[in-house]
Amino acid sequence: MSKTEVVVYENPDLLAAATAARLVTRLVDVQAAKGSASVVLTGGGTGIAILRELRDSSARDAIDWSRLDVYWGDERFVPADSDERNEKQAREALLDHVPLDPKRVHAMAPSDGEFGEDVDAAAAAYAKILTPEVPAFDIMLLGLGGEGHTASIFPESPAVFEKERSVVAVRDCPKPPPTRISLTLPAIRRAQDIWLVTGGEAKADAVSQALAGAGEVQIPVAGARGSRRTLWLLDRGSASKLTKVYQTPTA
Ligand SMILES: O=C(O)[C@H](O)[C@@H](O)[C@H](O)[C@H](O)COP(=O)(O)O
Repeated sequence: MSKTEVVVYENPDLLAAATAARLVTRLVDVQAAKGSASVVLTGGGTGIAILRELRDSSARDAIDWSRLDVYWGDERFVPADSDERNEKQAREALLDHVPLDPKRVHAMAPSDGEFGEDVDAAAAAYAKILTPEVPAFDIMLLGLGGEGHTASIFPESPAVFEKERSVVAVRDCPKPPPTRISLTLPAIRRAQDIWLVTGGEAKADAVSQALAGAGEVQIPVAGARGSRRTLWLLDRGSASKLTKVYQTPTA
């Protein structure tokens, strides 16, 4: 059974900066151990703030960018140049500023790409990249919503009940834009280390319910458990309803 750990930072800025520092250390350690590494990115304000902090980190090039595989946990099914695209935001925040191997950046299709508006085909194509089996991703970053969604898996949605497929199309998503592509919980649980990164009081209920053992159908983020480690990286706001005292690093 993987370990679940919680670290609480003073504020959202420190959360993003400290998570970026953790990424450098962990990715360097993984690359030292096995020559390459894989990371799954998340959309959302916290996820992108982490990438910006990593771009500006003086230690960032300790990572061998040419031997890093980049995936996404979910994507908004919008045109490639839409500002709502997780990939576009990630490229502006970090990916276009470091020497990645373009063949190792695995983006989910946009709605004006080779599959056009066929989001099911786009989801199936991403699932095909994750074959013969979903990689045991080294690090998966995941944000979460106030009602407990993670990636684009929302409470009591068709996606949360998916047990077979690794990637699904999501329609009528409560968080705009409405059409998305998302890894499913079985695919998410293939990750070795899952880092749940979120700040702000609005997430406190979902965080406390997930850590108190809520079911994944009502609180999907509760089902995001890494095979080796599940690390909750919070700030005082998102941790404000936790009953157990967790270590708060000094600012
Ligand atoms: O594409 C997305 O919107 C994200 O993948 C989504 O799961 C996000 O991570 C959470 O909604 C948290 O977003 P915030 O960090 O902006 O609250």
